[in-house]
Amino acid sequence: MTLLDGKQTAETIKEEIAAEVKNIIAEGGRAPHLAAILVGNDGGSVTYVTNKVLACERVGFESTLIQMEDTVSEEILLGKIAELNNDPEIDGFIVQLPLPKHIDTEKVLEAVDHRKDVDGFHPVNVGRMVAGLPAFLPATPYGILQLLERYKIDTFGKHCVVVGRSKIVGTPMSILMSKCTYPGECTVTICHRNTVDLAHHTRQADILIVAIGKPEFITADMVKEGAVVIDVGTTRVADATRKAGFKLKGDVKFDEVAPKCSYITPVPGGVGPLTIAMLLKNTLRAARHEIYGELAAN
Ligand SMILES: NC(=O)C1=CN([C@@H]2O[C@H](COP(=O)(O)OP(=O)(O)OC[C@H]3O[C@@H](n4cnc5c(N)ncnc54)[C@H](OP(=O)(O)O)[C@@H]3O)[C@@H](O)[C@H]2O)C=CC1
Ligand SMILES: Nc1nc(=O)c2c([nH]1)NC[C@@H]1CN(c3ccc(C(=O)N[C@@H](CCC(=O)O)C(=O)O)cc3)C=[N+]21
Repeated sequence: MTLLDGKQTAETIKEEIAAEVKNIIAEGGRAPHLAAILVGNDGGSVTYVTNKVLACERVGFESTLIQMEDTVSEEILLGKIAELNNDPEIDGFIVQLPLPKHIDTEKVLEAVDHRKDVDGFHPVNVGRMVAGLPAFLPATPYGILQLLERYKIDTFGKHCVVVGRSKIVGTPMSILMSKCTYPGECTVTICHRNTVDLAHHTRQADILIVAIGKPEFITADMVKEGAVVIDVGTTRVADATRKAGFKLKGDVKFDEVAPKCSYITPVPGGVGPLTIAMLLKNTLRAARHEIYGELAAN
C-alpha cells in the first residue's frame, strides 16, 4: 500500500508556482492577486479561507480576505462581487461555500465574472469543462487529477466509482475521470443517496473516490483488494483529547481499508492541501490570462 502524500505533492506544486511568480516579477509584471469572500464565521470555512490566504503569501501572491456578517443581504454580496469583477488589480476570487440560507447560491456563483472564477463553479466554466475546452477546473477534482498523475497511477480503462454528486466535487470529478486524456479514460459510475446497494458498486471500483461528508462511512468490506482510494471527506468530529476539541475524519475508515489498497489518501494531508494548491494554480492561470485571453478594459 502506498500513501498518496497530498501535503508533499501540494508543497511541490506551490514551489513550482512560487518560481513562476518570481519570473513574472523579474519580467516587470505584478504578483497574482486572489480575493476570497467569507460570509459568516463557520469554524471550518474560517480555517479553509485562512489557509488559502496563508498559501498565497507562501507563493508570493497578493491576497485579500473580505469578511461579511452572516446576516448580509444578497444585494450587498452581489455588489461586492461586481466590485471585484471590475477591479483590475484582482485576478481571481472565490466566494466560500456554503452561504447562509437566505442567499441564492446559484445567483451568487453566476454573478462572478467567469474569467475570474478560479473555483470553476460558474456555468461557463462548468460547460467548457464538459465540452473539453480550456476552463478553470474546480480545485478539488483538479487536485485529485494531479495526485493520480504525479504518482503515475494507471487509469486507462479502469472502473472509477465516485460516491457523491455535489457540484463542487462529485459531479465534476466523474466527468473528468471519463475524459479521453490521461488521467482519465475511465468507465465511471456515480453514486448518491438514492443508489441501491451502494456497496455492490463500490466493490467494483478500481479507483474509488468518496466525497459525501460521512465520517468513516466506507468500510473494508466495501472496497476491492488492490483499489486506489481517494478520500475527499473532511468532517470535524468531537475529540476531547485534542487541544482544538475536534479531529478531522475522512469518509473512509482508514485503518481497515488501507491494508486492502494499492494507493490511498490520508485525512488530513491528502486531498485538502491539493485543493488549496490548485486554487493557487488557477489564480496563476487567471493572472496570465491563459484561458480567456486579456480582459477587456472596463
Ligand atoms: N478536501 C477537500 O478539499 C474538500 C473536502 N470536502 C469535503 O468532502 C465532503 C463532501 O463535500 P461536498 O461534495 O461539498 O458535499 P455535499 O454535502 O454537497 O454532497 C454530498 C454528496 O454525497 C451524497 N451522499 C450523502 N450521503 C450519502 C450516502 N449515505 N450514500 C451515498 N451518497 C451519499 C449526497 O447525495 P445526494 O445528492 O443524493 O444528496 C451528495 O451528492 C465533505 O466532508 C466536505 O467537507 C469538500 C470539498 C473540498
Ligand atoms: N468556494 C469554495 N471553494 C472551495 O474549494 C470550498 C468551499 N467553497 N467550501 C468548503 C470546501 C472544503 N474545502 C477544503 C479546502 C481545504 C481543506 C484542507 O486544507 N484540509 C486539510 C486540513 C485543514 C484543517 O486543519 O482543518 C487537510 O485535509 O489536510 C479542506 C477542505 C474547500 N471547499
